Amino acid sequence: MEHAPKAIDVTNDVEMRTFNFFTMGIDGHPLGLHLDMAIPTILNNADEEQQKDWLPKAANREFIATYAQTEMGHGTNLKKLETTATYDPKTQEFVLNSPTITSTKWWPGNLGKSSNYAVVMAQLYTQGKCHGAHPFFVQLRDLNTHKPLKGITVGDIGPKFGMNTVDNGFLQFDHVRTPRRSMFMKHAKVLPDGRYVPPVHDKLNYSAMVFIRAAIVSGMAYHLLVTSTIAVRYSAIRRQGEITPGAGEVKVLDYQTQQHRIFPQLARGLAFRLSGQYIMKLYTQTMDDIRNGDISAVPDLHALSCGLKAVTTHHAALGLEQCRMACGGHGYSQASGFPLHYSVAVGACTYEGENMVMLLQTARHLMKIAKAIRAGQSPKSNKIVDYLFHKGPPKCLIDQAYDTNYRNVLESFEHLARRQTLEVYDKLVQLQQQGRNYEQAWNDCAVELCKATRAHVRTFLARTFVEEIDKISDLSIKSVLQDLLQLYLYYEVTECATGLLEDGFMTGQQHKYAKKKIYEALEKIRPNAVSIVDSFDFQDRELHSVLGRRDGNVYENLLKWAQSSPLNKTDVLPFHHKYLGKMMEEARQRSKI
Ligand SMILES: CC/C=C\C/C=C\C/C=C\C/C=C\C/C=C\C/C=C\CC/C=C/C(=O)SCCNC(=O)CCNC(=O)[C@H](O)C(C)(C)COP(=O)(O)OP(=O)(O)OC[C@H]1O[C@@H](n2cnc3c(N)ncnc32)[C@H](O)[C@@H]1OP(=O)(O)O
Ligand SMILES: Cc1cc2nc3c(=O)[nH]c(=O)nc-3n(C[C@H](O)[C@H](O)[C@H](O)COP(=O)(O)OP(=O)(O)OC[C@H]3O[C@@H](n4cnc5c(N)ncnc54)[C@H](O)[C@@H]3O)c2cc1C
Repeated sequence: MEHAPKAIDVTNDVEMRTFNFFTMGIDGHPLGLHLDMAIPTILNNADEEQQKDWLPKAANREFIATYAQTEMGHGTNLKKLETTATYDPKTQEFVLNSPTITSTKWWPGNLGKSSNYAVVMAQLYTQGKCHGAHPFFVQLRDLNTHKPLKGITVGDIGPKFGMNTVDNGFLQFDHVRTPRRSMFMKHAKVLPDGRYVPPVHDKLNYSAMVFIRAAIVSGMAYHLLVTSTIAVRYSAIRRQGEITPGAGEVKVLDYQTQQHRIFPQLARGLAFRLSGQYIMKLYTQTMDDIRNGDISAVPDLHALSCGLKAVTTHHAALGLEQCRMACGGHGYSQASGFPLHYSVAVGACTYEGENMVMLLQTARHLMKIAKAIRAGQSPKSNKIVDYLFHKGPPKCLIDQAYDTNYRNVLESFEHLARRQTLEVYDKLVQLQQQGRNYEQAWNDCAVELCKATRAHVRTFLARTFVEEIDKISDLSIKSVLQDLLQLYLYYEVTECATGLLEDGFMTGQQHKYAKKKIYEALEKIRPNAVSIVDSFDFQDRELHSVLGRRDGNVYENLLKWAQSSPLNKTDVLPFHHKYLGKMMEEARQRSKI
């Protein structure tokens, strides 16, 4: 039996359990968008009167709403959404219309067959002027018959890469009239006579997206911890090959390559969990501030949520695939649960803002800071970005005898983020001095801009991980988590080694030191690995995996799982005699001739 130190209570909190709720689904459920986007939109974009009317009914599930923003022709570029909402002052109504095939709303979760309401993002026209995309709360189907209302065409978009229990749908409006007050009126308003009242910040209507981006960070932690659990447990029972000849087959978890493949995903899962808690607190605080008229934190929240969403989803996608591959052939079976978890998790690289676009949004924020630094301004006591203003050590110090609280490692990440940010800013300026316009220069720097964002987000993730582990008082838990922290930090050093070596900041010797610290951490984690994943206390039901069963009875249950396949209901299937049997009989007859 694997060594079992005290359980680690890392994820036994409410937020993490909400993601279990989603995956219980398993990959989403009819109320996914209702809970995740429609209700947050009502909370943050409906005025008091609208909240009084809509919120109790939404919370009580008297209707199911989705969030219908993306169109067949546009997902990223919201400025070019084509659905229109034109105000008619005579009747004090908006007329919703889908003018082109590409304006068809396409992708919204639960739109196809479940929802009877939708938050609809449409270009708002009043008094002959377009004021950009605004949200409207629109009824789509009759609450009794569930039939689409007049002028509305709605349906499911068909099978997808995954999440096929979610009825992502399409939606077209043919001059559908909706009351003036169906426009969310907390921020922007249209008065009865058609006058438009602008919001204090023109992106406050985007808050539902920000919420999901923030939620995705913990969601990716959840996916990584679930799949690491499956991979660790299976690797602790799977015996294959010998290390010492004649000593008998070993658990594949004893191979260093197996540890190097799985344990960093475990460490990243914890890192993302801790940053996920941070960004969700920042979201909640910022929404409270907005309610009190303070929008100062909006840009920080946008920049950090975009960057974290892009980085954590990308690494989760890669990490889940590593966990799958670490489980050999059985990892490729649906019985493993990996196809299900992977196909749900990778959707988050695309939805809620495609990752490249999100990285570039954060880069916009970094370029503003770079401009301030180059102008000699001092930092504005913002803990997320202040380090960019500071001058760190000229050389990497990660191999110094004592690195209290990994200060030297963090300063290496800060150095890379600072250098990458300032260098790409300088290039942006140089290209414009050479005659390119800003937009062209921006596009010509886009890859380096994305690298600056990744380096900045890595710094944030690492610092948050160090700070949160430092707060733990239970020494037995702390020592186990510090092994994972050590692995995470030095693994990240090797992941960004090119950037650290490129300007001579880090030496090849120090890179070797980082690798040594990784192998050391792998060894320390190995005896606790099963206990660490057991401490997450995932139910077998949510793991959806024969390989990851808590009781470890994989082989008996793998056979049972296979035998339960419909294909095995009878020994001989009808198709045999109809096709293969007939083919072979004819072949035998022919060979007798
Ligand atoms: C269904 C799934 C079920 C189960 C899941 C299973 C398990 C759970 C595990 C993982 C998932 C975890 C949690 C989520 C759970 C489930 C998922 C539920 C639902 C998800 C379904 C998906 C929904 C969607 O995809 S909704 C549509 C999303 N679409 C987008 O994100 C569009 C992206 N594009 C944009 O946001 C914008 O176009 C833009 C790229 C930001 C550009 O903005 P814009 O066009 O206005 O113009 P500019 O670039 O010029 O920006 C101007 C200016 O504004 C600032 N700005 C932009 N946006 C914001 C913002 N949101 N807040 C604040 N400020 C903003 C920008 O910085 C510029 O400022 P400066 O000029 O000063 O730089
Ligand atoms: C599983 C799933 C669920 C979804 N659920 C919903 C939902 O509930 N509601 C909803 O409204 N939408 C939903 N969406 C749609 C999702 O938000 C969009 O797919 C996403 O915003 C990307 O837009 P797009 O698909 O039009 O891709 P595009 O915007 O066309 O992008 C295509 C490619 O071009 C690149 N690109 C685009 N613009 C730029 C740029 N400015 N700079 C650099 N590269 C760029 C992108 O990086 C991307 O790789 C869902 C999508 C998926 C996959």
